[in-house]
Amino acid sequence: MRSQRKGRKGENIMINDTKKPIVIGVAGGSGSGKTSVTRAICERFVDKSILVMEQDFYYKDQASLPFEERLKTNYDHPFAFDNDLLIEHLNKLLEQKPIDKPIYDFKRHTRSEQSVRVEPKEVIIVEGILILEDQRLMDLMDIKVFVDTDSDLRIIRRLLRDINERGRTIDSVIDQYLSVVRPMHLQFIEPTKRYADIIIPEGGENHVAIDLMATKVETILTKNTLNI
Ligand SMILES: Nc1ncnc2c1ncn2[C@@H]1O[C@H](COP(=O)(O)OP(=O)(O)O)[C@@H](O)[C@H]1O
Ligand SMILES: O=c1ccn([C@@H]2O[C@H](COP(=O)(O)O)[C@@H](O)[C@H]2O)c(=O)[nH]1
Repeated sequence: MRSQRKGRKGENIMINDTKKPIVIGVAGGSGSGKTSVTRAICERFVDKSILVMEQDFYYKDQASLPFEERLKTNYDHPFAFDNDLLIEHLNKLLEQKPIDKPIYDFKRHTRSEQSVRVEPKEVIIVEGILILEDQRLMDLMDIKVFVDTDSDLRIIRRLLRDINERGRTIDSVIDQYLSVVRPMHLQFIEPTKRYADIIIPEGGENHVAIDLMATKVETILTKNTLNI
């Protein structure tokens, strides 16, 4: 059986029974709610064919640097990410091949020694602060989402999360925010909003936006088409 879908450049293409995965990009500033939105969408599709690729897991490996040096890295600059590896892995998944996804340790600021075997799925959500900053990544996406949350809410959320989950102190979160996170957000992340097909205000508690995204994913999974 063959059906029709829009290609990445908007053209109509026919597809076979072998389904080519659909790629959804979820971008936004740190603490905007990207992970929460992605999780809320995935929770509607337990046992369905959907997987998440976190750009965070593709920070460059810093195992060769001492911990004190890793603290000095600018994690909000595009150079911090190993996008080459992320793109290689996405292309493999699009070719229906499995990958060994790296695991990132935010407490140690480097990749863990372990990786996790990930099988290809029908829907791939790529989530991260700078995924719309790299044209090669954007070219792989069928739908681009930007989670747009005011900076006061983002810093409050990040403070709580980084202290509770990422082993940070109040002082370290505030220092990092003022010296790096805020300026990099304004320079590199905020400008990518213009590339989004959909802008979701406030993130994880925006149930209307999550319902709409979930409906879209449902359509993709049942009809294998981007058109509702
Ligand atoms: N709407 C919300 N209201 C309150 N807290 C939220 C909301 N959305 C997310 N959070 C919390 O804020 C923190 C950052 O959210 P997260 O989804 O991890 O953002 P991101 O992935 O964009 O950094 C998490 O601890 C999360 O539980
Ligand atoms: O070793 C690291 C790696 C990253 N960060 C910070 O994490 C955020 C991105 O993660 P979100 O889940 O989108 O908040 C980024 O702003 C980096 O500053 C880090 O502190 N240490």
